[in-house]
Amino acid sequence: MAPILLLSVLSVVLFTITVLRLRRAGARPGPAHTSLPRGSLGWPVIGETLEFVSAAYSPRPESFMNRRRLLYGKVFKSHLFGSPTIVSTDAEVSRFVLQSDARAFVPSYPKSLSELMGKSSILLINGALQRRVHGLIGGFFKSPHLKSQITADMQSYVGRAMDSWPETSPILIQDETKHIVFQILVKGLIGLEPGDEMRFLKREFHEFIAGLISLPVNLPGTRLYRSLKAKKRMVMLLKKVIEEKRRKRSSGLVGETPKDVIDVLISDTSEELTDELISDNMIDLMIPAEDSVPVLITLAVKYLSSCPLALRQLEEENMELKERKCRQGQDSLQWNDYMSLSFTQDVITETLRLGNIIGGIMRKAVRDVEVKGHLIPNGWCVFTYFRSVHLDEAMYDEPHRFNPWRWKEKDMSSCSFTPFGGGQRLCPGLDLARLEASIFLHHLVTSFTWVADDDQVVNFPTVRMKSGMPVRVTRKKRR
Ligand code: HEM
Repeated sequence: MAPILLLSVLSVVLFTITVLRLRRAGARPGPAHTSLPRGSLGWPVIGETLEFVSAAYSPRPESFMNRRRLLYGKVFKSHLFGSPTIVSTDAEVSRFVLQSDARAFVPSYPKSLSELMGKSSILLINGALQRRVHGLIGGFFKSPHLKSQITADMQSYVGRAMDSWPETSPILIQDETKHIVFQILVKGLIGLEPGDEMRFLKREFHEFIAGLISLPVNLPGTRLYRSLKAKKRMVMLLKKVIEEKRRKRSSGLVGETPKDVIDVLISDTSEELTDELISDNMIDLMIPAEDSVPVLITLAVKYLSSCPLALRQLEEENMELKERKCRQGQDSLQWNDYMSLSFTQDVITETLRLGNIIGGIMRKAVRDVEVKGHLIPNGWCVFTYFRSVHLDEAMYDEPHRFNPWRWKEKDMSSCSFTPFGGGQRLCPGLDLARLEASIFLHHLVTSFTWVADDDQVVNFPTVRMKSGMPVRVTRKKRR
């Protein structure tokens, strides 16, 4: 009886708080000529979360947005995941939000995710420190030195993996790419080679990310608790690596050129980047990178498998490069060889558009903000939903068709194409993602033909292939 009574009281309190918060926000007068966008806040407390999630699990997650776009326009209000939210499916409004700094919007993540990342995570910090860390990491990821290292490593890991592929049973592209990309990532961030420590990190990282979307309850035995423990074990290893690197630096045993992100961060002369902050961030940096690149490659293989014309053109372009390099007596390719393959880049661009690996980004307003006549009230979330823009037929002809040729004419830098976000937090790993995908596709199409088994894209909570994208490969005869 007592628990039921307690639950009823709790529901009434929650209901009252929500109604009061919404009334307050809805009634607040905005700057002149602006008003709260139209839309519905749905049910008390849960708002429209259930409708959103049920659409997100379907093959057309954007149907939730499309229905509301027809009723209210491209920007509308809703109530999602416990917060009143302005949803933007308008490319210009989304660009404005992403380009605003922390005086207007700050990142907003589910509570479990914020707890796991910690206060000093690059994904959560704001202002000068975020710009500093972002600049250091972004600069390093763009450096020709790192791109050469990644190209050499990726060629060697891809070659080794592909050499062991059997022709008699299916290969799961999603698993294969996850394994390869994790090794590249850990080497680029921390400088570790495959071995015991890499295996340890892989195991612990999987334990860690299992709690990213979980109940925000940190008690012994809960999912969040186990994930935080895994993070602690990883931090211990990372601190050891950092100490060792600092020791080598102070005794002059290493050169000036940074080999990994830890090298870059420990050579920063400000006092702000403590060992604690660096080790925490190494793990947090893996979150946006670990899954997204394998999914990008896997989706490209899926789309190519059902578009023979695109596959043939990709194959011709890559074979031509391979043979040209061979004639010049160069066995291995350089990073700029891969990036110069224009059709291959168009295939990757089109995969990013159609696949929507990151469908949208949440921010929270820290003051009333006015944009294009809409008011985003202080304390509300704003969800910039890229997927609706990427699949908008006003922007892209036949938006659900995989058509890499559309990028011959189209401008990729417009605000209607934002797979890597934009503004202050534009993904610093975007070149690396493209480079890794290009290398994998090059080796796949020049070494194999394949037949894909049936599989389905799952869009929620993250984009992936239901069965891991099984393909049956046949080795090409050397010409
Ligand atoms: C297909 C692959 C990828 C996609 C689609 C992707 C997408 C994104 C997006 C949309 C954001 C913006 C988040 C926001 O504004 O809050 C972002 C941020 C970020 N990405 Fe990526 N990413 C990819 C690969 C990578 C890789 C390979 C790395 C690193 C090696 C990386 C590291 C980061 C980091 C550190 C941030 C946060 C930047 C900040 O908040 O200052 N990403 N990514």
